[in-house]
Amino acid sequence: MKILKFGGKSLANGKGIQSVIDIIEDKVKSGERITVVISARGKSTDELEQILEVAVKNKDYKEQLAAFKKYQISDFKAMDLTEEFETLDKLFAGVSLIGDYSKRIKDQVLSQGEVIAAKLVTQILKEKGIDANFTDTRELIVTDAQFGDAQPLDKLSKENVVSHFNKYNGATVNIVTGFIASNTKNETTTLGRNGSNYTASLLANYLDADELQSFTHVNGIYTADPELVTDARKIERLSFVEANELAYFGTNVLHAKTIIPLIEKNIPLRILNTFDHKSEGTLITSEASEKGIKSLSVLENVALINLEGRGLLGQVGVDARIFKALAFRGISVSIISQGSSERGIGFVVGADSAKEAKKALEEEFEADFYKRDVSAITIEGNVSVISIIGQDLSTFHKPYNALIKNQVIPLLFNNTITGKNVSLVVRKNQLHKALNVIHGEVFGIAKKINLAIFGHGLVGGTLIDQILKSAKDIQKRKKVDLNIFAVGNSRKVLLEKKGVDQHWKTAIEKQGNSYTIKDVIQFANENHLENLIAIDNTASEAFTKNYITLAKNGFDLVSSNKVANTLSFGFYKELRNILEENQKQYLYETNVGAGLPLIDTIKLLHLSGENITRIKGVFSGSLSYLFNNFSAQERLFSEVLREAIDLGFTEPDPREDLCGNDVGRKLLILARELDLNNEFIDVNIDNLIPENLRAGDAQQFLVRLKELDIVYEKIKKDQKKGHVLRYIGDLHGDLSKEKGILDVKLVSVPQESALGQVKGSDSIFEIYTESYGDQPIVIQGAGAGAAVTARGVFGDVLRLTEKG
Ligand SMILES: NC(=O)C1=CN([C@@H]2O[C@H](COP(=O)(O)OP(=O)(O)OC[C@H]3O[C@@H](n4cnc5c(N)ncnc54)[C@H](OP(=O)(O)O)[C@@H]3O)[C@@H](O)[C@H]2O)C=CC1
Ligand SMILES: N[C@@H](CC=O)C(=O)O
Repeated sequence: MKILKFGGKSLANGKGIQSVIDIIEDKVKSGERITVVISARGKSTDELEQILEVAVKNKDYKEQLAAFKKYQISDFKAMDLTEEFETLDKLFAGVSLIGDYSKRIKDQVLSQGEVIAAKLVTQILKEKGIDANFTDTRELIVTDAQFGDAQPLDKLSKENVVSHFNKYNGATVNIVTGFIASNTKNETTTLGRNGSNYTASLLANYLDADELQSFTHVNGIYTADPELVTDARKIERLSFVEANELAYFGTNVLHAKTIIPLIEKNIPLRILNTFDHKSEGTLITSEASEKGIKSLSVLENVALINLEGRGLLGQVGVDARIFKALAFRGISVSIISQGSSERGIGFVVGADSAKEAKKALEEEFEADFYKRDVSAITIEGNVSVISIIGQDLSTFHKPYNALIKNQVIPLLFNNTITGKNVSLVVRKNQLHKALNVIHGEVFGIAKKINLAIFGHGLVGGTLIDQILKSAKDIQKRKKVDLNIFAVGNSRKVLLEKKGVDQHWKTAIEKQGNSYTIKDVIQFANENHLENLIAIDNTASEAFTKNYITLAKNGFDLVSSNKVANTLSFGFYKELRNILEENQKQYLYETNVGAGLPLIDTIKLLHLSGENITRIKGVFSGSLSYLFNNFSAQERLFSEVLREAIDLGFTEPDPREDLCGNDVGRKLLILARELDLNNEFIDVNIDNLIPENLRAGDAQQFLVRLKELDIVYEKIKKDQKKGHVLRYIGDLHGDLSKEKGILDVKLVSVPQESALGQVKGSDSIFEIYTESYGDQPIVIQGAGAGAAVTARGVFGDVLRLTEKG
């Protein structure tokens, strides 16, 4: 025999009831022996409770009661529920008249929900020719007289159940009311919330069932609530011990007491989905399953009470007084944390008991208040508890660090010593984000990284395409899920919680909205997005003003834009302080040498104490391309320059390259990496744009490119034989001082020299250090181009995902 139990959500509407009937019909046709336990439909129990509350205040409850009746009958007009409706009419009329009701009356009212549902299912099955038998558990399960949370008297109940099932056996399908019972005086009692599961497990126990199948609206037990964590996955098998932990910590598909009658008889419990009943669900047996973290549970509707008392240090019996005072008022405490200094204690109680708990402690510690031994008793109401079931402290640093990185600071945490559970109290408005962060860390399915990309021109656009193309592979190899939730330009932003797809360009045009950075931050907060990275692929100074706000709001930063690192030294330092305060990172490897690993190398050398004495080379990819080709070929300067622009080597405004600012910036960025305090104004720049072409905007300049030809043809000709032109940066001087010497200039070098040998758009950096002497470390390679730069930015993003 199998016991099937259907929850309220399964029975909420006609579609649900039809699924329930289909499941029962299938089982009967396949010859399975089954018993069916039924909950009240949908939110019927809550509704009956609400009507009671209205009636007891002598307010008009009739409209609500009529709606309740209409809901019960609406899909099943032929059903006769006169008896149940009349019972409710009488009970509510009485409560309204007296202005009071007892728990006994309440149980009578609530029991009608299960009676109605079970009668309904019985009737429909009968109409289908199935031998269904309405079974009222008030005639079978006998309890004590604790109305609202009655305890079954096992011996009597078992006798009744066994005798009933002996009478109605074989092909008869007993349709049993869950939740309700009666005491020894035949008065209706209820088994407490989730009581229908309890009824089902009691029947399974009494009847030695082969399995209890609990049908819900989900496919089983998940690693976390799928409504809160989209990556949550189903757990195939659990042991009763693990299931008990889950139940205790609030996983609401189970109730702790349900499990005990099953453990006693070693009866497996399967959690199934009414609406997808072919799925295997989660099987819970006494066998231990694979080790590891099983699930994240959440307790909501809780409050954190904090008692602070410096004067309590070393006093004996303080905790005993606290818990005695609470126990006296029947207040249960779930999570407790007390530092060794005994200066205070924090603990979690049900939200509805918080005020009473505070009052109880204020009374208990009244004298201590006067003596100033106790300074404050406070309630933190908007909190939730997350329990990581199966987590021990050996790896707890991973989810914990991830929370901190995401600006979720738990208010309190504790662990069980024997079991493997860690519970954290977090603010309610951070619950969603915290769950996703922890889930990504501990289950290792894929840590979600949410990217906001600003600037989608040559570099930004290429980056988006590179990410979209590699995302699946990265998810598989690195367990990192890269989600581009924002793409912005100077006018519009496209915000997409689940990430943009390959049609992002059209989407931003059609669905993008004008924005400020606050809108992007707000969107990330409202959607509880974790592991945030903002990527700046603009060349805009205005955009760099957002860096501090972004860092303060939990974003790490990645930038191909060089501007932020070359603004005033004050800003440079301030940004780094803010990043440190907020534990945020800022990576900008592409600022110098595009995709070449230059900044990292210099950082490491400097950090390791290696004295860098000079950095010299061709810093600009576009100007490298320009002078390499112009020097080697008989072509017009303007023609090669146009080519460099078209190949995407230059800055958005190519004058930034030609005027030397771009190389100047790169030089300054390297100088600052060496802790030099130089400002941009300190860079001595040889401007390549003749004075008469400097006024006006980029467009005006581009139409006059030909005017450069005569100037550069002369410079080329005036060189010594066998020499070529190179535009170089040179950081030198005494680099142990506060400032270095930064020169950006056009030089003529022998063709066979290292600089003279540079080809294409290559950059070359010669790094001179004390240990390496005259032989510099040389880094050479493509110094510009959208693809290599985007790849470099991508590399920074991946580096950040590892740092987390
Ligand atoms: N090309 C290369 O080889 C290398 C480039 N870099 C750097 O990469 C960055 C991007 O260069 P590139 O892709 O060529 O430039 P593009 O001109 O192609 O693209 C710039 C993008 O930035 C957007 N933008 C401009 N101002 C803002 C703003 N205030 N807020 C948001 N978005 C803005 C633009 O939008 P809109 O269209 O609305 O103006 C555009 O989408 C530059 O900083 C450059 O120095 C670094 C290393 C190498
Ligand atoms: N315009 C720059 C691009 C890389 O920073 C260059 O040419 O090097």
